[in-house]
Amino acid sequence: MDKPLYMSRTFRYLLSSTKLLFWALLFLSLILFCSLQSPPSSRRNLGHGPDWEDLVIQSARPKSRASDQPRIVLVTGAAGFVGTHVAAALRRRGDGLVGIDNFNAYYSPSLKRARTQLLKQAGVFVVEGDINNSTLLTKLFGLVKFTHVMHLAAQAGVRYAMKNPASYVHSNIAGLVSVLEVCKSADPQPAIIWASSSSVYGLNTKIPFSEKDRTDQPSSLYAATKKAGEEIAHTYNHIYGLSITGLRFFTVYGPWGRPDMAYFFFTKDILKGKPVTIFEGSKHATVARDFTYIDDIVKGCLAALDTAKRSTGSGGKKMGPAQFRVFNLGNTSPEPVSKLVSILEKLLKVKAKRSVLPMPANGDVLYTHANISLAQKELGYKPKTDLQTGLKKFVSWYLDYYSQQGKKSAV
Ligand SMILES: O=C(O)[C@H]1O[C@H](OP(=O)(O)OP(=O)(O)OC[C@H]2O[C@@H](n3ccc(=O)[nH]c3=O)[C@H](O)[C@@H]2O)[C@H](O)[C@@H](O)[C@@H]1O
Repeated sequence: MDKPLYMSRTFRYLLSSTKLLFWALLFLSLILFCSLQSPPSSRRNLGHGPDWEDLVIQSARPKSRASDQPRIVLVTGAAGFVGTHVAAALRRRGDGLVGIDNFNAYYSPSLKRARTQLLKQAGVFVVEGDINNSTLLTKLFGLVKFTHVMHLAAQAGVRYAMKNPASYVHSNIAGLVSVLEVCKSADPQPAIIWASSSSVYGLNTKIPFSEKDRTDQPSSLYAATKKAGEEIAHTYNHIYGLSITGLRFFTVYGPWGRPDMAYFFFTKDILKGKPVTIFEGSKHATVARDFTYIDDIVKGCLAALDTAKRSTGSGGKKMGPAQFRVFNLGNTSPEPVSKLVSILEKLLKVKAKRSVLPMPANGDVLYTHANISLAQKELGYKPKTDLQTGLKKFVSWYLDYYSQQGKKSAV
């Protein structure tokens, strides 16, 4: 009787150690799995060493500004289209700045890397990380006393919101709150300038769109998240004394632009001989946009930054009322999408294969047109570039950029 008892003890012992080993392995593989699932950017950005800190501090150092109040700006979405242009312009005039971008794959990350390369050459460091990573943001604010935040990181695009609604909530709502939370607690608090959108005017038919018009009829989730952002910004201004300026951009285009936008992929498709779809409204109504050239937008962004008053709070406490502004940054000259295609045909010297279709229920609106008198008055904003001139610059950049890419991939 002893033997079986002995055997069963050994067996139980073996069983329990096997179980232990099994659970330990399971636990370890879970840890490994979780760490592989977290985005590479946040992994790399935890535990930044002294070299990384030096790069941040160096980039934040103002260069040549003859001012006793130098501007030190955190630019979110710095590898994005507007972000890169704004960051480059800030650096050109000598401001100190640090960029942050998560390099997500909404569109070609290699285009984002190429933009960042330009910034690197200009001495701007772009941190790879997500604005939702509050540890990283707190670390940056610990290293640098930012006077301003130019918050341009966002999930853009109207139609993609039907495919990936969560990404809009993640970037445009949670991400915005994450940025505002860090700003509110910073001491001193920076002034914030951020990208809203013309899409907040939604289904309005009164044109041109004025900042005083209603913005409670968004036609896409994208627009709804931007509108929510405006309300969230108001709360942080009201409770914490953050100085906040929202800029409603109107269909921004130009060199280094976004491949998800119509002018960009129309160019690609025309060159490839593929058909382009031009939407029209009911009863053949023309679809038009107040296309705004990137250089004009950059001037508007810098003017908004230069006229921003200081936040009034300190370390999370409001000391008095703070500035709260919203401006339209458009071109005030809407053009039909069909005209956009005609201009591209001439510039590319290729006839487009047009297919005109009723606009699907995809969140797009029929028409946008900015009233810019407020921005004109308060920011001195004066757009100068018409669609023909702006597209010419875009096409020249496009042909150059993709011929270089072609040469590289042929090597
Ligand atoms: O101004 C804005 O608020 C918005 O401008 C653009 O949105 P959108 O004006 O829709 O720009 P595109 O996606 O480039 O579309 C331009 C026009 O082309 C039309 N379109 C688009 C795609 C297509 O296949 N055919 C077509 O006719 C659209 O309906 C729209 O009228 C940006 O993508 C948004 O991120 C931005 O916030």
